[in-house]
Amino acid sequence: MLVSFLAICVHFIDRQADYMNRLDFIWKRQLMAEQEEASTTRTVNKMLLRNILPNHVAEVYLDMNRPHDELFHEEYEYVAVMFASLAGYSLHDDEAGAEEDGLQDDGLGGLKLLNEIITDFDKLLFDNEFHRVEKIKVAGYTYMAACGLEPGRRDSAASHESSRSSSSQGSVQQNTDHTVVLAKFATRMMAVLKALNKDAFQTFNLRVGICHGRVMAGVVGEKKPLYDIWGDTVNMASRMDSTGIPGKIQVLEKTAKLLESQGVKCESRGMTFVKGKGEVQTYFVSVGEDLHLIPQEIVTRKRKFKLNESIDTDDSEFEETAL
Ligand SMILES: Nc1ncnc2c1ncn2[C@@H]1O[C@H](COP(=O)(O)OP(=O)(O)OP(=O)(O)O)[C@@H](O)[C@H]1O
Repeated sequence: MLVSFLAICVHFIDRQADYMNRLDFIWKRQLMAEQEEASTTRTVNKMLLRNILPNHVAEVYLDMNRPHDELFHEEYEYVAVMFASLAGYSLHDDEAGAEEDGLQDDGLGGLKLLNEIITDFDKLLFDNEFHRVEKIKVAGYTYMAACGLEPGRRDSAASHESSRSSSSQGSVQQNTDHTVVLAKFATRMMAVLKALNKDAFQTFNLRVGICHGRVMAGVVGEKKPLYDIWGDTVNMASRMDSTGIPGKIQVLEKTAKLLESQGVKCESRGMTFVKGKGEVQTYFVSVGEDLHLIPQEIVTRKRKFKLNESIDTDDSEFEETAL
């Protein structure tokens, strides 16, 4: 009797242990699946955030310990800002408007084409040469981008983000060619549009305005947060675009001087009325037929000593570097 009872008890304990082991196994599997799902969600969130926000800003937003009501902002002393508008382009959903645009299609065809153009512009951002260029947004038919929005830059004023990473500030190299990089980016956009025009039998043109200087950057909004930049530099870049000429990159005198000092040729446009400034001298960045920036000519006078030792200064040479 006792033996049977003990046997039943042992069997029961054995079954119980077996049950607990199975349960443990199921729970562990469930936990692993949940952990995997959480990791995938985090990766997707990271990818989405990195698509919406610049990398350094996305990192701040992915920090779980960050207070949710904290305003993210940065101040930069030197950022180059570009507004590039598709001149003569507008989407109409009526036939008359579409014909007016030269788009022998309904609004959808125009939208597809606009998407193609913007996507091709976006692809340029993956080019190593333009890794510092940040697309800010597309507003209507205008592509807005900036160069120089780098955390920890030495010339950046204290900001929420950069103050956190102040320890790394000393090791960050300061770039001074943001305006040149952005002007190059604009010429590549022109080249992309030229190729697209050829394929799609269109005649779109890019009207570009660039300005450089101080900007305030920040993220606004809880839903669909937007990283944007503000300030006089941004307003002026927009006005250089709106008062510009299709196929040209217009800049203020201070930006032309900066570009020239860094080897990029600019030509005077003459006086242009710019809201907030009045009549000001503006310049066009010189772009060649091949849609590359024309280098500033560095005249190296070839001093030719003639027999009578007079100096012939007429024979000058131009040094050119590819831009
Ligand atoms: N962050 C930004 N994103 C997009 N556009 C901007 C931004 N900041 C300024 N702008 C543009 O810069 C231009 C000049 O700014 P301003 O604040 O003077 O507005 P405005 O008086 O309406 O100027 P305008 O009459 O030239 O459009 C505006 O067209 C504005 O849309």
